[in-house]
Amino acid sequence: MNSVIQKATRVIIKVGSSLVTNDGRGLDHAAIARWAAQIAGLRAMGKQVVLVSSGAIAEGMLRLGFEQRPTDIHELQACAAVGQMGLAQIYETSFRAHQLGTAQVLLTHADLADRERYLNARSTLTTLLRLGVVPIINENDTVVTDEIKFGDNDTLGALVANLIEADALIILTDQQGLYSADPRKDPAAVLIQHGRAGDPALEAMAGGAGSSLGRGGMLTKILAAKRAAKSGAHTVIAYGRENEVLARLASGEVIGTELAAQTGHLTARKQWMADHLHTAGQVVLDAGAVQKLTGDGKSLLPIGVVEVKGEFGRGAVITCVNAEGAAIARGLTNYTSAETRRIMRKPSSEIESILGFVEGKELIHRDNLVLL
Ligand SMILES: Nc1ncnc2c1ncn2[C@@H]1O[C@H](COP(=O)(O)OP(=O)(O)O)[C@@H](O)[C@H]1O
Ligand SMILES: N[C@@H](CCC(=O)OP(=O)(O)O)C(=O)O
Repeated sequence: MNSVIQKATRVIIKVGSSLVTNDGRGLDHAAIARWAAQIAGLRAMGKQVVLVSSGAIAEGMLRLGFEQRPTDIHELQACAAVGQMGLAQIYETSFRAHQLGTAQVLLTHADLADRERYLNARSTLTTLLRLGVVPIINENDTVVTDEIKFGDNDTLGALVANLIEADALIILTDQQGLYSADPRKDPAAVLIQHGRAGDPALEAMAGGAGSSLGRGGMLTKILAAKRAAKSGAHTVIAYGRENEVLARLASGEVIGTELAAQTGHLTARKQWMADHLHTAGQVVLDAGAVQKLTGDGKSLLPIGVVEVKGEFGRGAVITCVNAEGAAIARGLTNYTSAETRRIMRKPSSEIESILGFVEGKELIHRDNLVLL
């Protein structure tokens, strides 16, 4: 059996606190340089890579002279803000050595729950990937306290996998993978090589965090795999210091624990859209647009819209109906109902002169559209 990473084009790689830090003494520059080299290799193979990296708090603790992890939430936030500078610096330098640019992206869970921010984050990340840049993501610890209490970037990695419909999520940690029990506590524990993402039996095996730096433990990784699978992404949990781990996974070697998603992207997206029974509004399409969507699998452009019904914001799920009123598709709109009324029946080249900005030449991009 070949690793699911071999076939994956778009991959999220998450490196945990316990891995990026030198036992709590700041960041492990040599290890980070090795991952950057491997990611450059993946890029050369044609894969798109997004990195989710922890380590800001650990680096901030070093820079601010904290011997112990502070318990005061605001001190932790201060550590994260200081340490993030170091994290950005080391990634920028390490990737630059391979002629790769990096981008800093700080997100909260709430950002991804908000439809408009979700669409914006998605467009920014896909644009960065198109421009050949490696986005480096972390939690925006300055503006939230819940996430800092749980300190869990596994969930963030899964949310990003959902956001840009990645093919795979690789969670690198300080263990070889998921064991039948916490290997720090049970020496008889055995490595689980394959599993089904979302299998409840896996949750029972996963205990809490092993170190004082990592907070989530194995359970958040198992739950992250379950979440990633909802958009069709497979998850691999592997030891981050394993020699050439990323390169070997990409060449098909099975390393660590592989948790396979049971549904493909399209089914997952259809399911997600189907869950939105109450859509915010409707757009009525002309016959040409109906044909573009149903026959040619194209995006919906404003020119094909003849009427807008209801009020909706950017990022809302709306229904596309034909002239007879039959629902033919559902999708996330790039423009509000008021904006859509102004640009409907118009070529996309006129959007900027009408609205003063362009969120996209499509009203609904085909990646955000499902036919009914
Ligand atoms: N069943 C299990 N298999 C492997 N590790 C487990 C298991 N249950 C608990 N753990 C613990 O989870 C730790 C990894 O989680 P964590 O410390 O949060 O790492 P990270 O910072 O990489 O997210 C391991 O060091 C291990 O002690
Ligand atoms: N965002 C914080 C904490 C994230 C965190 O610890 O997550 P994890 O590596 O999943 O245990 C940081 O960069 O230090």
